[in-house]
Amino acid sequence: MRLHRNLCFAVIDGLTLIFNEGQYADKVIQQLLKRDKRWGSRDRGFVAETTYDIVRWKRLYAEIAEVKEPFDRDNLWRMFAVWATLKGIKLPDWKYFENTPTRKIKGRFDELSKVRKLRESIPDWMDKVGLEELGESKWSKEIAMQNEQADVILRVNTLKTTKEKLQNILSDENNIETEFIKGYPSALKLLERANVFVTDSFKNGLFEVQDASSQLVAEFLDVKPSMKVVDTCAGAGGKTLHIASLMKNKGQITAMDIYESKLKKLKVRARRNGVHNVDLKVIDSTKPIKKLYNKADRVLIDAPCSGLGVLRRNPDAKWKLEPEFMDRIRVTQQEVLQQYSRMVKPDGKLVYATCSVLPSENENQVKTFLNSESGKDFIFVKDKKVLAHESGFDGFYMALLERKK
Ligand SMILES: C[S@@+](CC[C@H](N)C(=O)[O-])C[C@H]1O[C@@H](n2cnc3c(N)ncnc32)[C@H](O)[C@@H]1O
Repeated sequence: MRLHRNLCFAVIDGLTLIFNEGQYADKVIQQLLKRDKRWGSRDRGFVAETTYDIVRWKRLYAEIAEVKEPFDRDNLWRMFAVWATLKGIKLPDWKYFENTPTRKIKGRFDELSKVRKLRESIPDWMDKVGLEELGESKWSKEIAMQNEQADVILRVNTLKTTKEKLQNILSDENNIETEFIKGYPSALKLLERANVFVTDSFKNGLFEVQDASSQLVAEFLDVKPSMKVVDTCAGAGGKTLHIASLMKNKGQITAMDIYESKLKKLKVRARRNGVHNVDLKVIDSTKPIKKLYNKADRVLIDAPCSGLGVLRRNPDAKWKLEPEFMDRIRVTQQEVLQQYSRMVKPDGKLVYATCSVLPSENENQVKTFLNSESGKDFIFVKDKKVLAHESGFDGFYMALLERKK
């Protein structure tokens, strides 16, 4: 691979914004990719993947390069040189790479890789929490997998097409080849990365991009077309849209969130997907919740969480997450379980889900709930713990509870 100066500059600019100004990596990369209209898909891929890689490996690369935060541009070029050297890419004779100690970089990599928190490039506290909660063997494998690049998975919108038809359309119109995934009825996996958002199929709402594990959640809720369903933490609606397609656009879904901006995105996506059985409700007081007490056949609580199951997609979360946030989010998780479970009607069902792999956010929350006053009306039906290193997809948790008659 040959390094191109303007692409490398874009990466360094992006890293400055992410590391020094605390901006979100996905937003920064979106902006970077708009910089030069002449960039082809390989150029864009280089900018996005290299930026994500250096974000992912920040701690390890900074240790190898012997630089400390806040990073100046020279520091970032040194980290870039570490990335290139470890990838076996020949460094051009630009001034930024003068005197790069190639052999020393490889030696330090071997040495530092003996320590998990350096090898996997994570903060000390995260390594401690993962070890305490999952144990040595599972945590080591899980965090290693969380550092791999995730596959691109589509969820077919069965309101508009079938998996077979979409597979053919993507292949014929866009040269995008996909395969089915056993056990995931609506999923198509891309054989090679591609920008699927520019296809007509996406613009016409034939699919959404959604990880395979995330696709299990709506299925777990066991919805039927005539039901009244409340999606309490709907965000931009990844799971709401899936629920709507499983309900064949019938019945009624109330999608709620504390952020109106997220529900606005859901509105746009629902229109594209041809979904018209969803009402949007901002949670700006306890009123909209209380109004729905004992009304819903199904309630989904896709709770806010650490996101420790989806680090492959959000590597900068490693550096943004803090132990204090973890403590706060566990409190919120129990609160939403206590409050939102009251919307389930007798005989109705509740799914509590997170994209975390930590028992303290998952099964322990469910146990605490079931042992509490509000939980005594519910029985535990089943749960599913999805680890990325076992499934090959995102880490997720989902529990199905049923309210007694
Ligand atoms: C895991 S995300 C939801 C993802 C979404 N369900 C999807 O499938 O795309 C959690 C959501 O909970 C929302 N949230 C945070 N605190 C909340 C609360 N107290 N009540 C309701 N929603 C909340 C966040 O704004 C966020 O959108």
